[in-house]
Amino acid sequence: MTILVEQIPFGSQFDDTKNVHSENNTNELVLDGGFHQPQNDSQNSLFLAPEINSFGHTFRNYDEESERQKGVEEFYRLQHINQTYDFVKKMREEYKKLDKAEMSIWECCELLNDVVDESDPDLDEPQIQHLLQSAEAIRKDYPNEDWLHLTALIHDLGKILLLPKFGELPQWAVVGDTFPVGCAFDESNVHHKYFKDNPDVKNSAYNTKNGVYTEGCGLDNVMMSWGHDDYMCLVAEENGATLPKAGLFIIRYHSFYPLHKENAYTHLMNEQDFENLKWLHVFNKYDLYSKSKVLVDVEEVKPYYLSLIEKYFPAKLRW
Ligand SMILES: O[C@H]1[C@H](O)[C@@H](O)[C@H](O)[C@@H](O)[C@H]1O
Ligand SMILES: [Fe+2]
Ligand SMILES: [Fe+2]
Repeated sequence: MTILVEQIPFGSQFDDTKNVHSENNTNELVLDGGFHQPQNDSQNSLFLAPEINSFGHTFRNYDEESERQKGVEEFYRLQHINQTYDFVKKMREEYKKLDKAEMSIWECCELLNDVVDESDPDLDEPQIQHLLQSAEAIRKDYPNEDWLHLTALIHDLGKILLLPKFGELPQWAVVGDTFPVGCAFDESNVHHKYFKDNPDVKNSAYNTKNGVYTEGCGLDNVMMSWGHDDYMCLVAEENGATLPKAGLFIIRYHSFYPLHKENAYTHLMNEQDFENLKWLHVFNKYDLYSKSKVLVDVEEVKPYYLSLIEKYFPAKLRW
């Protein structure tokens, strides 16, 4: 099964993501200085990135005048006002309990059938399609990195926080781009202007460049705005997933566009973060550009993903 990418009038191929990790080294990642550069045409990626999304706009265009965009902007207004240092601390404590449900990874994927993400200008399909579209796209170009396929499959599972059983959190506490709390909000955050009404902006402990952190402290020590990334990473770690560290890093920071797209907040990173960021850059292209109206046949690909889940996760997890 391969992902079908829509008729792409101005299709372009990724040149900077290469399948050079051909051995099946799932737990030991060799990320040295010579990272994944294209060497010749035969290594070109198979996945074609469309230049326009299903709505006829460029991807992540937050300035387009449209009804959909108004909803997205309202989403960011609420998110920027409400994601405070105290709020995140409370959420982390609450969800660390993992007392909401017991279920397998695949059962969780199926729950996402009922979830639509209001922050996303590029996709209004049920989220299970997004999971499979991104996983199938990355599988095409990195056939031997099975951990990367599984990472793509599960990266957005945390969106179950929107469902009643998992607290029915408002959209602003689950989806959208993420950013650190406890230090100044960088201008590269989309719709940055709405942070002006976030109470942390007036708190001198939180409104400086480093805030409560120190330079180079490592992202592990930074509190990110609360949402599906942090939650899913917590679930994976606490349930003893054996995914490589880079997989967990991707899950935890895939919505941190100010960092991986705009290079903001790098002063908080340590050496290990910079290594992991290389994989996040690879992943992001498939996360973003695989969003399309051409749906993946769930039953057809299910056996493959079940085998990966069995390899890296216990049969049942606490959520
Ligand atoms: O709207 C999207 C969506 O919520 C994604 O799942 C998230 O990872 C992105 O960062 C966000 O901008
Ligand atoms: Fe996401
Ligand atoms: Fe995603």
